[in-house]
Parts: sequence; C-alpha cells; structure tokens
Amino acid sequence: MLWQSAPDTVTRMSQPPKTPLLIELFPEETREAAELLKQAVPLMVRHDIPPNPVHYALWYTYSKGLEPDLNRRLDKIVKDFDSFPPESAIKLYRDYIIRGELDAARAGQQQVIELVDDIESGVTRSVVGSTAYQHSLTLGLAALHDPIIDDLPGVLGELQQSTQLMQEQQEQFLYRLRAAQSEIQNLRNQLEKAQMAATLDSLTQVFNRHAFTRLLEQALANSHDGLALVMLDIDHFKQFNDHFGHPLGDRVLQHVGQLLRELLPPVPWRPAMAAKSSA
Ligand SMILES: Nc1nc2c(ncn2[C@@H]2O[C@H](COP(=O)(O)OP(=O)(O)OP(=O)(O)O)[C@@H](O)[C@H]2O)c(=O)[nH]1
Repeated sequence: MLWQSAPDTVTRMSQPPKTPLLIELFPEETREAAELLKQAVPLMVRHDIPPNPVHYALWYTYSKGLEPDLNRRLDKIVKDFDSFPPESAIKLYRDYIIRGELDAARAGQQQVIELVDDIESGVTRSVVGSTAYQHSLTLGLAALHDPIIDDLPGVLGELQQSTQLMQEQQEQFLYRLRAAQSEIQNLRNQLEKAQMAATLDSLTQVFNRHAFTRLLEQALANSHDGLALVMLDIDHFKQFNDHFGHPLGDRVLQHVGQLLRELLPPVPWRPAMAAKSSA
C-alpha cells in the first residue's frame, strides 16, 4: 500500500490559543471604565503622551493593574526615555492588548497551512500511485499484445492486483478529501463568526457604527430610486441610567437590539445603534 498515514489526519488540526480576545480584556461597566479613564489620562498628560487609541489602551490597562509586567515595562520606558517612543507603544500594544487576536489569526493561518499541506501530500501520493498504475498497465497491455503469452493468468493477475491497489488509493484519497472538506467548512464558519463579531456591537448584537457607515455608503452608491433612513432614539436614557443603574440600562439596550433584530428585515438593513451602545 502506498498510503501509510492514518486517513483521518486532516481532522487533527492545531487547537486555537487560549489567550483572551480583545473584547474579553475590557469587560468594565461604564462607571468603572470612567474611573480608569480618570487615572489613565493624567498619567498620559504627565508623561506628555498623546492620548491616541494605542496609548490609551496601554495606559488604561496600566491603570487596571492586572498586567504587572506591562506596568513594569511602561514605568521603565517613561523613566529611561522621558518620553514614549511610538515603536515601544506598538510593541507593547501587540504584546499585551491584541495578542489574543494575533494568536487567533496565527492559529487560523496555521490551520489553513496544515490543511493545504495535507491535501497536497494526498494529491502527490495519488499522482505517484496513478503513475505506477499506468506503468503496470502499459507493461500488462504490451504483454497481452505478444502473440505467444506463456503466463496469461500471471499477467492478468498482476493487472488485477495493481487495479485493486489503485482503487484503494483513490478511496483513501477521497476519504481525505471529504475530511478536508469538513475542515474547510469549519474554518469557513470560524471566519464568518469572526467577521460577524467585527461588525456587531457586543452589547446589542446589531451592526456597530463602522458596519453601519459602510452599509450606508454601499446603499447610497447602489440606490437609484432614493433611499429611506429611519432614526430612532430612546428618550431620557440618562435619567433611566441614573435611576436604575447602568446594568439595567444595558439590559434595555439589549432588549431594544433584540426587538429591532426580530422586527426588521435581515442583512443588509439590520439597524445600527451608534449613540447609546457601548460600541
Ligand atoms: N447603560 C448604558 N448607557 C449608555 C451606553 N452608551 C451610552 N449610554 C448612556 O446614554 C446616554 C446618552 O443618550 P442620549 O440619547 O444622548 O441621552 P438621553 O438622556 O436619552 O436624552 P434624550 O434622548 O434627549 O432624551 C448617556 O447617559 C450615556 O451614559 C451603554 O452602553 N449602556
């Protein structure tokens, strides 16, 4: 048999990393986040660090104090340089803020590489097997053309054997292809989920502002008969939050998001809740 490896190898891919994703790094409610903001901004002002999103994410995390190693590195940088070099900021941002996303992307990439490798080795084996089969077929046919065949049963037996071998190889290859197909489907689902997560507001599960803007631009570019845009506002929401607390306010937003998802037609006209959601 040319096929030596177990046929189900394609289903054993590398596992995704356990590093928390960006969204899991910042679970704070509005009030707690505002407290951290009050600590992070003065720190940036003190060290004359522009409060751009990269810096803010770092100093916000610094204020939380859950990454002692990051705090040590930040303290050292501002002490050594008396400023905050952009390269250091990007490096720390990669190491501490988006490492989950980077790990996940790398793992996804690795899975695709393993899958392609596996299919490629399957194709190679199949080609090698086919070539060997073709060779034995040519030899067998040449022998059959010989006017005097001493060993007809032997030649036919060999042909039968190599045909059987070829058949087995093709079956194995098909098996591997089917396994790869299901792995490709898994990867596709993962990718779709990641794409959806990037377009949805984590609290309300409706399109976030970025996705809404993109969809609106597309609709404007494609609409030749005009376009209707309906806007709605939840009145006195600040009062509601002040009275009943932000967690219940969040529940209200979630419920409104759910109603909108249920009542309005699906993609591309899912509503976006830009102003009041946490996106
Ligand atoms: N609970 C909660 N509140 C939020 C969130 N995002 C924004 N808000 C609150 O929404 C309020 C802003 O909404 P607005 O529509 O501007 O204020 P409003 O009080 O509803 O005012 P009117 O619409 O004029 O009645 C602020 O009090 C924010 O704190 C969120 O994700 N969760």
